[in-house]
Amino acid sequence: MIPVYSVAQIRAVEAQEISKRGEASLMKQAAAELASTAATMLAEKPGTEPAFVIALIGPGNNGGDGLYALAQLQEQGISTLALQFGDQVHAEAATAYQSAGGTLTDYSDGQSELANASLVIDALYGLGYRTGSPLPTLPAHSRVLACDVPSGLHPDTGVAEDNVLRAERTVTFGAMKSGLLTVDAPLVTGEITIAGLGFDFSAVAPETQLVDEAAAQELLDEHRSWRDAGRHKYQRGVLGLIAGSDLYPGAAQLTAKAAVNCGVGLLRTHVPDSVRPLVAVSVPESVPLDDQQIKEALSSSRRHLHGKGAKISAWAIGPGLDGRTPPTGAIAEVFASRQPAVIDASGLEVVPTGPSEQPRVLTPHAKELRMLLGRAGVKVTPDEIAQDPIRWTRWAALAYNAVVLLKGPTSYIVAPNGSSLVVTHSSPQLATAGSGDVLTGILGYLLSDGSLTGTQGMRTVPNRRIMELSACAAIIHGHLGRVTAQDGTVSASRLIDNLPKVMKHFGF
Ligand SMILES: NC(=O)C1=CN([C@@H]2O[C@H](COP(=O)(O)OP(=O)(O)OC[C@H]3O[C@@H](n4cnc5c(N)ncnc54)[C@H](O)[C@@H]3O)[C@@H](O)[C@H]2O)[C@@H](O)CC1
Ligand SMILES: Nc1ncnc2c1ncn2[C@@H]1O[C@H](COP(=O)(O)OP(=O)(O)O)[C@@H](O)[C@H]1O
Repeated sequence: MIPVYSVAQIRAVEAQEISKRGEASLMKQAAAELASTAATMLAEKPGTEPAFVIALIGPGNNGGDGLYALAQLQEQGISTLALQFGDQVHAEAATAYQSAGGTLTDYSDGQSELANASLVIDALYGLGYRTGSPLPTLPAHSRVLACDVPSGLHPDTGVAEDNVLRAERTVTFGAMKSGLLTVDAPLVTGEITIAGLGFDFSAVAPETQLVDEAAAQELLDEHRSWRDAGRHKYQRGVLGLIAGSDLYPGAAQLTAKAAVNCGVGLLRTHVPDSVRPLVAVSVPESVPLDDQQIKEALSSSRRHLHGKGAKISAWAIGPGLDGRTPPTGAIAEVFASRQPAVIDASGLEVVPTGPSEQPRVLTPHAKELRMLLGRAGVKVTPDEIAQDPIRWTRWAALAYNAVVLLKGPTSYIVAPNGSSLVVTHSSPQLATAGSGDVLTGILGYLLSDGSLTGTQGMRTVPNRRIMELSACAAIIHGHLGRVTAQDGTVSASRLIDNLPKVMKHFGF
């Protein structure tokens, strides 16, 4: 996992490092990382013309980094140009660049050269960016490498100006900043490289943690054992799916198919009579589950609290339910149980607020989060959620005593105690109807498999593990979106078809 810090935290550590090592030495180190990424980008797409790198130079240290980086590229024999944007420039860095043979000119004089650049380094504004800074417009198709933070993106909030300089890559210094992950950031940073510069964050608690693909793999492997190969289907895990209605018969089938394609030990489906024949045909692997059987399964799990006798190991509740119908007695009992559950879609309209013993994760998108908060008496506007998603997700986590995964281009996973995880490994093509139902199937499966939850029998799954598995589900889902988008447009059905090979990629 990658720790994420606020600008203030990074500034404080930076001040200590400057007092130890001096500002010039830090800037040159940062610049070396920037120059090396620039060289990599040039090598990735060599043009027919010799490489020509232009840096846009702002008034502060961000501009200084850009000038030192250009100096290093110039010394490597790459042709460069520095365009000064504004009336100030970092004096020492400018001298170093000019001594290396580089030309520093005013933006308005050299602007026309931008059309010839093989790469543009955006060293206008970094941590010191204030909303409303003037920003240049680059020629379409410019390849942009951002120094520390794309200019026009607020490094703390992740809110971007309309004319933000969208980057293909960002090299960020010291540590990952919260503003590089939230709100608009994932749409404008491109691939992020962290140049740690040896900063010591050991005494600083991160604001949140970014879960990347490698971290997800480690989390998935945490409790796996060679003994897993000897399990039968019930030991592997049984997922109970409560879903579907006359109104939405498709969603239940999508979630059921997704869970089956993940490789669930056994899927039991509780759907209305009208949906049952559809599920029987489209998901023949699933076994129906009626109200009486739910009660028996819950009673069996209560009796075998620390044993292996439970018939259902986790629940997925909500896809395609008719939210106008209050939950039946059996479903209310599931909510009151201690069995892990993922609750999505219309399940969010009926999940009770207040204290709960159930280890559960709610998976709203922003509109559903607003509805959840409204049910708990908290009024919030869509804008307020967009500006501070972790804060409002935490309110819901507290109100429902649950882990909450807020879906969107970035997924925020927050526990009632305020700890949070962030996932940005995703794909814009996931914004298609039914893709959330697929996520519910994936997460339901992860919660049902004892070798992933790390529980023996039906011992309660701690919130931390629920959070980690939720992050893993978001990563698997995001990866699935990327893989599926590689060879065509994305639909929920196509996501499901690709699930077996993506699960294999994650060691299943
Ligand atoms: N934090 C770190 O770990 C390190 C930071 N370094 C660099 O230092 C940068 C921060 O440097 P600075 O603090 O000088 O800040 P910046 O260089 O990001 O920008 C601040 C400058 O832009 C001007 N500015 C900002 N908003 C404006 C507006 N709305 N209108 C007009 N002018 C505006 C400010 O007046 C100031 O002169 C980082 O982003 C990074 O590139 C590196 O040199 C070394 C390591
Ligand atoms: N622009 C986007 N970029 C990346 N992922 C997205 C984007 N929009 C939505 N998603 C993801 O797609 C899924 C959509 O879920 P949801 O809104 O519940 O869809 P549905 O209800 O139609 O199944 C979520 O996992 C969400 O994180």
